[in-house]
Amino acid sequence: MTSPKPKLVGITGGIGSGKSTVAKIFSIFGIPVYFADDRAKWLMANDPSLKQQICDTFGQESYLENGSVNRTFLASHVFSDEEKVKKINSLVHPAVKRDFENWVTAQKSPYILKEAALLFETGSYKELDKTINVSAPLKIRITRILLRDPHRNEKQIHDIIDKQLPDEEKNNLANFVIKNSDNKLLIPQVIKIHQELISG
Ligand SMILES: Nc1ncnc2c1ncn2[C@@H]1O[C@H](COP(=O)(O)OP(=O)(O)OP(=O)(O)O)[C@@H](O)[C@H]1O
Repeated sequence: MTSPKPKLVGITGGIGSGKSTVAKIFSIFGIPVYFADDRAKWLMANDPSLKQQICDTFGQESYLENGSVNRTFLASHVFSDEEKVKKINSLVHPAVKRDFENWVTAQKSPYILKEAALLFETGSYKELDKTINVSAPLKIRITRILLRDPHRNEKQIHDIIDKQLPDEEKNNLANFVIKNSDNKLLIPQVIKIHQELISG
C-alpha cells in the first residue's frame, strides 16, 4: 500500500526573520524540511546538467578549474545585472523544482516543509498547500544579521530587503504567521501550527 502524499507547507520570511531557525525546530519534531536556497547552491555546484546550462549561458568562467562555482565571477558578471539574475533563476528554479519533487516522493510524514526566502515573490507558494511566514521587526532582524554575518553591512542588508516583499504583505498572504521578536517564544507557536497541520 502506498502512503498518502504529504501536505506541502512553505516556510518563509524576510532576511534574518528566523525562518531557518523555525524550520529547524519543526525538524526537531520529526518534520522533514527541504532547505530550498541551500539546495539551489548545492545543485549549482553539483548537478551536471545545470552546470552545463550555466556554462553555456554565462561562459566557462562560471566554474573554477576544480569544478566549484566561481562565486567572484558570478557576483560581478551575473548577480549584478537584473536581466542576468532572471536568466540564471530561470535555469536554477526548474532544477530545484525537480529536485524538490523527487525529494517529496521519498518522505513519509503528514506534512513536509519547504524553506525558501522568496516563496511569495517567485510565486512558488502557489504550488504549496499551506504557508507560514516568520515575522520580526526590521530593527531586530538587522541586529541579528549583523551578529550572524559580521562581514555584512547595513547597506547590503537593506539592498536585500528592498528585493523582498514587505513583512505585512507576506503576513497577509500566509496561512500562519510566527512572530519572532525578542519577547515571543517560538516553540509554543510551532507546536500550535504543528497540531493544526496534522489534524487538518
Ligand atoms: N528568537 C531569536 N532570538 C535570538 N536570536 C535569534 C532568534 N531567532 C533567530 N535568531 C538568530 O538570528 C539570526 C537569523 O536567523 P536565521 O538564520 O534563522 O534567519 P533566516 O530568516 O533564515 O535568515 P536568512 O534570510 O539570512 O537566511 C541567526 O543567527 C539566529 O540564530
